[in-house]
Amino acid sequence: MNILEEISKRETEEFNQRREFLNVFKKYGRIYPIVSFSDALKPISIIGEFKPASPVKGIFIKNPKKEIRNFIDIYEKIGCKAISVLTNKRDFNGDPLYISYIKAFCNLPILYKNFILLEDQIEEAFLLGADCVLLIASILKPKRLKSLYAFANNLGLDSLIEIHDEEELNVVLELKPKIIGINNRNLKTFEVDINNTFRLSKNIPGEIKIVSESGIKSSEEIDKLFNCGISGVLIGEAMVKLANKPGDLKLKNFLKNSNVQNAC
Ligand SMILES: O=P(O)(O)OC[C@@H](O)[C@@H](O)c1c[nH]c2ccccc12
Repeated sequence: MNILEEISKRETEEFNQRREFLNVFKKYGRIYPIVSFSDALKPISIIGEFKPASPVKGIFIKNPKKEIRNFIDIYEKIGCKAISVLTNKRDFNGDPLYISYIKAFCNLPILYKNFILLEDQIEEAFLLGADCVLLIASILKPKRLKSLYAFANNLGLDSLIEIHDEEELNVVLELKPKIIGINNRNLKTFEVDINNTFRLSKNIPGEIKIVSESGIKSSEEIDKLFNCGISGVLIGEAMVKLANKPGDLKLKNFLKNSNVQNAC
């Protein structure tokens, strides 16, 4: 089993342990109206990720529950157009409930970031107030990917379908999705290469919005990505680091120095 399969398996176990809460959530239904995630992706939008930890780099945010409000307020202030929330507990120190915390004070569309293998996980995302779910092509057989995509669509949720190579891209193109996420990080080896976005985006038809994910650290990189037709960039670690030091000059310059603002 590779790392990705191990994390996905653990997430399913974790989900099964909290499954009873799904019935409680179902009883109350979804409170918040859906905000379109795909509409927020206008060249070029920054998706700020609330990422308390990573399995490779360890802890980024010591007390995520206490700090979540502060972080999201800063993400909004520096111009993020959407929020991504890690909801996997064991490996990323996330929590599905962070989705509803954020929804209570922030109007930006929210992505439920997790290792989804089951329809019930999508239902949890929907009931907690998420507007989009992540579907990772490399952990799903093409048939499962198709049915989970249809399930999310039926609930009115957008899906960010994540790919890492040509083979996955060919499977995903058959679904004619609204949004494709190109992961610059190989989730099997954790190696990062931003050129993956340049390489794969060439074969994606113009009507599909592209999000470049992982390893993005500078305004120069953001500019380059936007110049090659990318609609959004998803930034985790670098965004957390910027928000951790609000006095840091870098924070102010991060979006200012890039052409992002002109493009919006
Ligand atoms: O922190 P980074 O390098 O900016 O990466 C963010 C995001 O792309 C990454 O967290 C991610 C991409 N795909 C995932 C799937 C599951 C968990 C996490 C991820």
